[in-house]
Amino acid sequence: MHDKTFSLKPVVLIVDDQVTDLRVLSTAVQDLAEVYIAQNGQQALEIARQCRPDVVLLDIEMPGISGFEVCRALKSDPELLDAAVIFVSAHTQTADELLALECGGVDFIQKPLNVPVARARIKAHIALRKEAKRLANHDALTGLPNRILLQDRTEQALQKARRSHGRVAMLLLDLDNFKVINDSMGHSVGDLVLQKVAFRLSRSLLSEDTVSRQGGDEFIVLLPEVIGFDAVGDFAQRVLATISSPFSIHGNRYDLGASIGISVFPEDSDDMESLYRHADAAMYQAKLSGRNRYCFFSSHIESSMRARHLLERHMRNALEEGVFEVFYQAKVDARHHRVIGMEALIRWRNPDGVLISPADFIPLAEETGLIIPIGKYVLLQACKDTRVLRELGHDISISVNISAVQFREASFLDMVKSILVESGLEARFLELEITEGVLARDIDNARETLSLLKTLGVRISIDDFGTGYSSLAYLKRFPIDVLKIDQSFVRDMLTDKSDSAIIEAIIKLGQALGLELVAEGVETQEQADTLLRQGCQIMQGYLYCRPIPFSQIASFLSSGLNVDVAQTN
Ligand SMILES: Nc1nc2c(ncn2[C@@H]2O[C@@H]3COP(=O)(O)O[C@H]4[C@@H](O)[C@H](n5cnc6c(=O)[nH]c(N)nc65)O[C@@H]4COP(=O)(O)O[C@H]3[C@H]2O)c(=O)[nH]1
Repeated sequence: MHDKTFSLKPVVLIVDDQVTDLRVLSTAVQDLAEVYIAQNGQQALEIARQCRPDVVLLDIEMPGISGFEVCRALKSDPELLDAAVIFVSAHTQTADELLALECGGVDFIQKPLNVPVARARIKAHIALRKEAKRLANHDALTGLPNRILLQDRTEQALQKARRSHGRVAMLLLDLDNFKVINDSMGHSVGDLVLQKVAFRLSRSLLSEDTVSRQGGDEFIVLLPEVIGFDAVGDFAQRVLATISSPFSIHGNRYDLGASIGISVFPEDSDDMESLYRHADAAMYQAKLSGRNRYCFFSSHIESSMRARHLLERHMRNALEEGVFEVFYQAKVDARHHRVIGMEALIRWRNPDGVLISPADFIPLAEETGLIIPIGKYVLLQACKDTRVLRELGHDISISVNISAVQFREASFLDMVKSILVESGLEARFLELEITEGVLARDIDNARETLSLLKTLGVRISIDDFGTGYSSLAYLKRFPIDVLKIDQSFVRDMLTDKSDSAIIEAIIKLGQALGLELVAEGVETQEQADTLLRQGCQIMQGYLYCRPIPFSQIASFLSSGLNVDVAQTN
């Protein structure tokens, strides 16, 4: 097929049965466009389907089909309707001009022609059409080709490769930590990041390659003339290096990574749709394998996708069958060697009795929305269990993880209220753990929800503090009670100077703002002693207690901190 959709030079089709008129018009526009000629309506429609004109100069009176009918036929063809039709006629009646406009014409030029004026008007229409095409085929934010243009180029590349037994590669690139920047620094910074990424990607390409933005932080690179897989791999590696060198925006440094999935025609895909689908599957595999890497599509990826779907189905069944469990990990006041609360941690026991870690299913639960019913189940169970323990005389509170997806749900607040009523737990004994990302996104709504929770009496803690793009302003602007120092800092605090410095800074910040501090992942007495010396008194970690089921927590609480639960989980 002769496809002119995205040819660089504009295309003008001149339709006239008078040879002299054809000659005058084509001389007038020959330097502005690629010119095609038809001498009657039937011929005009045939040529238009071939050359896909940007502008049609159309006579009205012709043998056979009239110019008006040609115009209507053009406007009813989805491939041709965008062409700007300019009637060129000796007709002088207003009715003719009106009819020309009614059937889709954009202008009316009188014969005999005033050549300079006609040329200027045609030129203006060519420019308008060019701009309309640019807008329709490019992403407004980055100026890169969009999905429509990429699709066209991919189809052309595949046709060429089929003819020449060549190869085409599609690389789907997804930025690894863009969401965190966008959420925490705002969309204007996010937009600048995307523009800079687009610029760097464009710079890495050869002239025949295309990079396109699909929306969000997803880009696609099309390599239409691939020699070998190695070359594609090298290219992907170069792209990763380009993206991972730091970005500077308004004087701040941002570090990004990317995950790239690669599919290749004809080895693993035979059309545009499967190229995209397989590149997407490979990209997902790259994310799972640790991010900031590339992966080729393979049957292994397909099977792991199937496993994902299976996991989702099992998760739904688990929810229906009530096989999720809530475990509890003690929060300890290390100075007084006393348990002051617990964190609820979900557990999923598979039919063989093996516990599946939340890290393996919570992300998928968030993606699929299953986190809403799962989160509700955990909150209700945790509140009920805590009430029972309090009635047994244990003066403890409960912390429950709240996913960003749950927090944003319109019914979240009502859900918390009704669970407090149903469980009979006083609100002041409930603490909700949210991550920094929750606060960064949709600040006004987040602040309102948190304020309403505070009015209820519920406490708010920031989980994994220091691991996101923390804006310290949040701490002042949101009604927060607790900062949880992430376990990644605690793990190496005794050997890694920067981890130790970060902990010190978080503790000072928390103290200055009057926030309670909790250190997570405390595994050794030395870590506990150091944290205590630095000013953090409340701790959670294997040193004191592993997460344990409700059936064990009461005896654990009764016996102080002397029960050995190290083997439980
Ligand atoms: N290495 C080490 N690890 C320790 C130590 N002390 C506690 N941990 C583990 O650290 C995790 C702390 O929870 P998190 O940061 O909120 O991280 C949680 C939380 O983000 C999420 N999660 C767990 N339960 C829920 C839930 O009910 N709802 C939601 N939305 N997320 C949950 O899954 C994550 C992982 O949970 P778990 O596998 O239970 O892992 C828990 C806990 O078992 C220690 O001394 N050393």
